[in-house]
Amino acid sequence: MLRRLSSSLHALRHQLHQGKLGTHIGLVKLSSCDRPNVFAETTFADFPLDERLRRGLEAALGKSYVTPVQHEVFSRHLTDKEQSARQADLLLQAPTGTGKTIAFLLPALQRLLLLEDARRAGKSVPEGVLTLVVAPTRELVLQSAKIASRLLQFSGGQVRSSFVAGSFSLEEDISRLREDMPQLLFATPWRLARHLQTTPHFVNALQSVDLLVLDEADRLLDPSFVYKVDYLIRCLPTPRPRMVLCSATFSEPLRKFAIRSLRANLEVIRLGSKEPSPGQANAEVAEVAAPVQQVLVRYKAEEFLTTLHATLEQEMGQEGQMRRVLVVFPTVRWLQFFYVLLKHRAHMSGLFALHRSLSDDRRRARALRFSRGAPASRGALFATDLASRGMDFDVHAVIQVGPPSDREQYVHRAGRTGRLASQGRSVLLLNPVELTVLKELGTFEEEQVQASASSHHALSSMHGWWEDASLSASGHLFFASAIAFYLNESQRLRARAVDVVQTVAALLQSTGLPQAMSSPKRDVDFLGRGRTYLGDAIREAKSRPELNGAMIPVSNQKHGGAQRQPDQHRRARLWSVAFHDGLPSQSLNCTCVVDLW
Ligand SMILES: Nc1ncnc2c1ncn2[C@@H]1O[C@H](COP(=O)(O)OP(=O)(O)OP(=O)(O)O)[C@@H](O)[C@H]1O
Repeated sequence: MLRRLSSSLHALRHQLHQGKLGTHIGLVKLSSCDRPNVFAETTFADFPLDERLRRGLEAALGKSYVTPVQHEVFSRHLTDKEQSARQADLLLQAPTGTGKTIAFLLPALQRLLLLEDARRAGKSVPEGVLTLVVAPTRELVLQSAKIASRLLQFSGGQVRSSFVAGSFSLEEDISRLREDMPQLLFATPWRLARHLQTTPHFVNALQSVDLLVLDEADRLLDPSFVYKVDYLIRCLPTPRPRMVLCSATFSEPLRKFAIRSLRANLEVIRLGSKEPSPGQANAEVAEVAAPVQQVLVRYKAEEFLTTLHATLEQEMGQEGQMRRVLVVFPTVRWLQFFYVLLKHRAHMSGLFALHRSLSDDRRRARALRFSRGAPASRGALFATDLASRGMDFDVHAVIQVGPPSDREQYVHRAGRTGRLASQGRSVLLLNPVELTVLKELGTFEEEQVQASASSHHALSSMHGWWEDASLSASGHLFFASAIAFYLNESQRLRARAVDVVQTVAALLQSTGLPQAMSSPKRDVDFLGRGRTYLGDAIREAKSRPELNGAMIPVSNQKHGGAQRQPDQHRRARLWSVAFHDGLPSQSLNCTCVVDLW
């Protein structure tokens, strides 16, 4: 099955430029990652692994075969066969849940152990952090750091790893680093950049880094992160360290970064991605991992809540069944509103929420509860995209509410289930306004979800939520954030503003809110788009007395200009939506200003 092609720099660069990387020179490609082939034919024992690491692996995974991506990496980087490959940058792509973390970690750990042995034998070895692993979220940083600690548990403390991530204060980071004195550091780009900018001498601790791993590289290199990554690279020693870029999907920004920044002798290992068809020069088709069954459920917006309730019941199974489900929402406000309704009004058991507005302790505890190795339980984690990349959840199904922003996002979300040796279901819920995205996402098995008696009962238990002040406020925020979400996507969805507003009003009606309270009865007036500052939108709204003047600023506290990065300013877009009549309370019977960024 394996097809190895000889590497040639010139041809490879050409392929990178053509966007055809993955089909030609210098890569390893597996034609299939079906269930029977989930492991390669080799075991960890077939590679010259350090005994201390072998024991760590056995304690963590038992005696196991390696996965195909691990086989490819280990046969080049755990043996002495290809010395030159050890110096080359590496681009590593394989489907979600196929063991990429151990694939990039193990050779790095083995090298650190050998270096430490050399130091103990009196040889001169650089001090400080030697390997730096950067990942986009604090959850992922903690997860990878934990795996490294488990693999290193028999190393007698010779190789030490540590982390810096947003969950902790800068002072806590520093005292942890002082205590750990790590050779291996895991970090988010934001926290690392903050230390580099504010912690005296922090940059010195990174002057021995000779391996930089970008985990979830295509996320780290997308426009919202790439300037941080560029800054980090500028703070590392020159010539810059060897780089390993790891991801399940291969995006356009990643391809551009590879062309501009990776070294000439770039090595590429790609498994299980679909070859572009002729005429699709730049098409890199991200593939959902084979064990994931992809299901589409179409629903009417005014039946959203019963559809969600019934889908949850279906995927979580009966009370005694220990099934866990991840539900990904487009916005925090959307998540919060339906989470509270289902948990506190419909008394659905086992629901948890995970999003950026929670305290760090809660974020950690909730991610852990749904992770592999956690005690069996039945429940659902309502999360934003915070949870959609890299997290090694042990969930039976992923329910995606609303359209993913692109195929890559869909693939990563779906990939939280069906990991390695387990089957999983990805259920995409789309209402009519969202259906245009289907052509970008591929083919699905269609299923219909029938609202059960208990879903109707749940709905009736919600009656009157709008009279509860905090739920009413949460409903307003959901409303504003859903409008913002759809308007941001309106070109892609080919949706008119009036369709957007009607859809969101219908989503609200799905909770039992009377139509008279939730539909704008007259025209919806858009004050305009593309404004850079909230102030501009507010000024314009105030200058139009016919709009009654009241507003809902969403995420208002974020608009402290001084705290924002220049590119965030550029990306910030504000829309003002005015309703002349009809929404549930005084404050919505007015103008709502929403932040689209
Ligand atoms: N050789 C192996 N034998 C048994 N289990 C393994 C092996 N390699 C990895 N695993 C387990 O498989 C799961 C998925 O691995 P991992 O999280 O590294 O996937 P990934 O490819 O990085 O996925 P993603 O793209 O979603 O980040 C983990 O629970 C990991 O411990």
